[in-house]
Amino acid sequence: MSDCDRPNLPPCLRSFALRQLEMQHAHLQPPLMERAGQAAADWLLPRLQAGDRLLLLAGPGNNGGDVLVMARHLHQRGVPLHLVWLGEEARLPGDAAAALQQLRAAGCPLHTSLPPAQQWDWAVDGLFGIGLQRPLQGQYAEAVNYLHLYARRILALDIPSGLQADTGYPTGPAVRAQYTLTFLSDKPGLWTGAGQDHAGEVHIAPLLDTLSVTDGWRLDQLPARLPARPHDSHKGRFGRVGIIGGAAGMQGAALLAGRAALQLGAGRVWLGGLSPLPLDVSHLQLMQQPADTLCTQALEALVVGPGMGLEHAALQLLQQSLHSTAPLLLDADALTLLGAHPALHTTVQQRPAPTLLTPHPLEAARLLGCTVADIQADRIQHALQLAQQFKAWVVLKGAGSIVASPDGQWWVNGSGNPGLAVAGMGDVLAGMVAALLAQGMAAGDALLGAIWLHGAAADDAVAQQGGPIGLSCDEVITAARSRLNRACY
Ligand SMILES: NC(=O)C1=CN([C@@H]2O[C@H](COP(=O)(O)OP(=O)(O)OC[C@H]3O[C@@H](n4cnc5c(N)ncnc54)[C@H](OP(=O)(O)O)[C@@H]3O)[C@@H](O)[C@H]2O)[C@@H](O)CC1
Ligand SMILES: [K+]
Repeated sequence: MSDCDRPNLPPCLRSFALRQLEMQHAHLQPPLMERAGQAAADWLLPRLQAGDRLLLLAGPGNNGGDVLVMARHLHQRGVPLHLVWLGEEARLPGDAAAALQQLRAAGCPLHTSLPPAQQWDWAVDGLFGIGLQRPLQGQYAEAVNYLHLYARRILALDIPSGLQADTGYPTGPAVRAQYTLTFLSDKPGLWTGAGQDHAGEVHIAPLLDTLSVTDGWRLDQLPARLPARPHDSHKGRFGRVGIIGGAAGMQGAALLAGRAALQLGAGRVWLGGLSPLPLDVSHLQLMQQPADTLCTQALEALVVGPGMGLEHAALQLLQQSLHSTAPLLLDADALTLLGAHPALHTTVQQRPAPTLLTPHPLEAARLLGCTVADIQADRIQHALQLAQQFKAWVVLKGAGSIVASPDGQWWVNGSGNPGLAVAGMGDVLAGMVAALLAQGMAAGDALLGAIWLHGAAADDAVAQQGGPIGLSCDEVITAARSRLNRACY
């Protein structure tokens, strides 16, 4: 499979692309809003139990229109419900105005203020969707608060109200739903940043048979498989990995990257320490070389950065590594050094072999000369900017990691959990990418594959332990090995 051709991943569209779709299908019959409202009613009906108390909240725009359609369908099927519409008739967009008329014609009761305090088994949040322009205030902020206080389960339509569909960050008060039913396609804001904390379990109602617009994808599986290993194999077939890092006090970072590379299948792994590295007695097959020789040695993957420190020797090694003919992954301190030495940027851009950058938001901010808040305010845009600027494959780490390719494509990762937010997990990821490169995957496939595996492995380990507290690097490595084998065999 080429780096550009990933038909099996769910498409993920930002608002501009959704608006294009909306325009292309403006005259569709039945209209998109009718399909959305019907899909929402179809989703909820089988989940309702006799006697459940159901509240529906509709906002002033088309997200509210979806709820009006949903309410009509539920009412026509005899479901008791309490519908609140917080809009102005004179300002309703066309489709939502039609939905209001049809609702009235169907005789479904409509309220225009929140009910007194009482418990609801289900509440549907249709206040705002992708048309959110500013922080929720007044009656809309009160409605969000009401939902959190009185609804046992919240179903958000399209996107939890108050959350930005493109960035995954709230503009102000924002719904925290248990479920989100999103229309037409997946949306990055449901996965990246704070998105998963607001969206809950995401379900997609495609509404159309095919999507005529593309933007990005959600990573929900390994995008490429490794070929089955022939019986007649030897270690030379599975690649050579070099790892430069491990300055005094941070030797563990290099060792963790090395362990991950070995256990994910690399044939041979050499560590090049900036300080003397201890023997890893549980992984005696980890070899060592002087760090500078790894820069000129023939390798299938060279990782530079884990625990490397910021001393002059580290900078010198970074400079040498940029001339390596191997695919080069720059992580951690190598990224901080790169951010501090713009003179090196051109050398990175001009590398003939692939370069992969794995910054967390602070490292990304250093590379781009901006703040973490700037990066987080638009993670996709900044990942794309880094990829273009350095002509590199980039993963911007953090909840819902964003992968960007040098030719302007992006993916949001759907796997992973807060257990990964501990020291050492980045080193493990770097080693995993190197292992997939060493076994012959193209740069993009190796990066996407490792990002997904790393998260999926953490999800497996957390499911086994019952929660994310104290997740260890070795657990993630072992679970990732198991996932990789199961995906390929
Ligand atoms: N795309 C598609 O193809 C399909 C889209 N569909 C649905 O439509 C949704 C998008 O609809 P939408 O564009 O009408 O936006 P929506 O989110 O309802 O809100 C806009 C309204 O809110 C207002 N407003 C904004 N922020 C505000 C605030 N903080 N506080 C107060 N007011 C605020 C804004 O008014 P204004 O800014 O002009 O004051 C405007 O009146 C989409 O998410 C999906 O559910 C489906 O039917 C299927 C197909
Ligand atoms: K909503």
